[in-house]
Amino acid sequence: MRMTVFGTGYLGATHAACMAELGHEVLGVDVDEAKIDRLRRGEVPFYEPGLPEILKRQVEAGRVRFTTDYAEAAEFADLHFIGVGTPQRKGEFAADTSHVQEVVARLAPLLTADAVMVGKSTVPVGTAARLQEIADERVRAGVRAEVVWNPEFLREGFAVADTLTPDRIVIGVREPGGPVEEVVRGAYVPILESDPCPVIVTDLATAELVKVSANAFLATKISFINAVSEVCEAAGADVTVLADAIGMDPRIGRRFLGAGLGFGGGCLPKDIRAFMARAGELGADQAMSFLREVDSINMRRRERMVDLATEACGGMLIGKTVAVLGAAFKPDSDDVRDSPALNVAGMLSLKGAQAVVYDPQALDNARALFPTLTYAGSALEACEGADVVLVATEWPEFLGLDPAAVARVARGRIMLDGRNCMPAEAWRAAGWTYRALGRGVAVS
Ligand SMILES: NC(=O)C1=CN([C@@H]2O[C@H](COP(=O)(O)OP(=O)(O)OC[C@H]3O[C@@H](n4cnc5c(N)ncnc54)[C@H](O)[C@@H]3O)[C@@H](O)[C@H]2O)C=CC1
Ligand SMILES: O=C(O)[C@H]1O[C@H](OP(=O)(O)OP(=O)(O)OC[C@H]2O[C@@H](n3ccc(=O)[nH]c3=O)[C@H](O)[C@@H]2O)[C@H](O)[C@@H](O)[C@@H]1O
Repeated sequence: MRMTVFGTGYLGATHAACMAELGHEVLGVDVDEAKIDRLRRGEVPFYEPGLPEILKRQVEAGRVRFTTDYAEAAEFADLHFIGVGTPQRKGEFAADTSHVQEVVARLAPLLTADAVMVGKSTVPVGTAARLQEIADERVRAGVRAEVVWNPEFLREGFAVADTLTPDRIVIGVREPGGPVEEVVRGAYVPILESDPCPVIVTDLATAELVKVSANAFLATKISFINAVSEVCEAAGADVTVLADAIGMDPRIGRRFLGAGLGFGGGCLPKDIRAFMARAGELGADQAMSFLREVDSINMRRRERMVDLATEACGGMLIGKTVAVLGAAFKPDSDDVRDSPALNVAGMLSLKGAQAVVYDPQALDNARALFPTLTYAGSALEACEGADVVLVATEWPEFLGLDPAAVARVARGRIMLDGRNCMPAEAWRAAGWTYRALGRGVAVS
């Protein structure tokens, strides 16, 4: 099949390359010339394991191409995926849907034949219906453009596998069982034939809500364990053992009970805020008000980490050096949007510490966002002269750090584990004081 993908960021570039890998002919479209130039050369403009190989192969095979030209896109295909950004509006909780609106408003009048526009971006419920109105207003006489919602559930770091072998495919469509649904299913036929997964066909509003509900649930699960973590600290208990124990109940499950610095990134934080805002607009503000607490628990963990670092420095950060290991919001990503690691580094720096940050993949993005922090070229370099070593992102290379080697370069012997990921016993055995969020008993 021929298809376009509007937006070539984390979601769109992955979708475009993977659709080509499945055998489709794909045209990726973006307004960012520099990004399109890199993609044309077969370069992924961000870090995503496994994606560079697929992109290069498909660009060379000519199955995926890139453009900034909407007219070319309108002519290329009758199936158009939309994966542009829906960031949080400045100074508000609500999502900014102007980019998805712009895609539909610009594309619709260029269509010369009936087409299907498939939204993949995460949007407030009701957006698809509004986009349908925009499409109806803008198409030429005799042309029909049908808006469908097909939310995306991929995780950064696992984007390729999540796209090629999804848990489920959700299709929100005005007329289930009709020809439009068939067109969208067509894109996924190679997946459904090789490694079938459930396909849930529903209305537009339900499809939009499935996505934000999934992210809200994941955020709630993380904040639940982080709230318990606060009690563990006060009671001298160990949240990691507790999470193992409650996670053995299959109704609860251990995944997403990782206590620590909490969730960040370009999605969970903005999605729970947008969900609250939209519920409020619909008159159901009480229903989602608990998400405000989910958000506050999450932000409190970052402040608690700064308090722990301050305590570790004897109550005063001025003149102290803290090595912050990690800048990405999670490992296997270079994404620093709302990164807990950088937020903590920023707060430490504001309180007078020198925060020296190292990350295996996210340094360029971190520098662009927080130019005034100090950056190091390796974990050991970041630890040189550090009074405290703080692990903020659980990159595998940090887990394997040799405590004796770090001790040779650091000034202090305090390890603060913001992700409950470090081998505590090995660090203690090497003479370090090890402290972690939610592990009162682990304080030595
Ligand atoms: N990053 C992720 O892992 C996932 C993201 N999502 C959702 O997907 C959407 C996109 O997210 P990301 O890819 O992370 O964002 P991103 O910021 O990496 O990419 C968005 C892209 O859209 C482009 N764009 C903006 N306006 C445009 C227009 N009018 N025409 C063409 N391109 C335009 C931007 O230049 C940018 O390259 C968001 O709604 C997000 O919530 C959903 C699931 C996973
Ligand atoms: O809508 C999206 O963009 C995506 O958001 C998340 O994916 P992602 O943001 O890539 O990363 P996650 O693995 O969900 O982690 C999110 C944050 O939660 C934190 N986290 C995760 C798990 C955990 O147990 N504890 C915890 O603090 C991570 O460190 C990270 O900061 C969802 O998992 C995806 O299904 C969804 O498609």
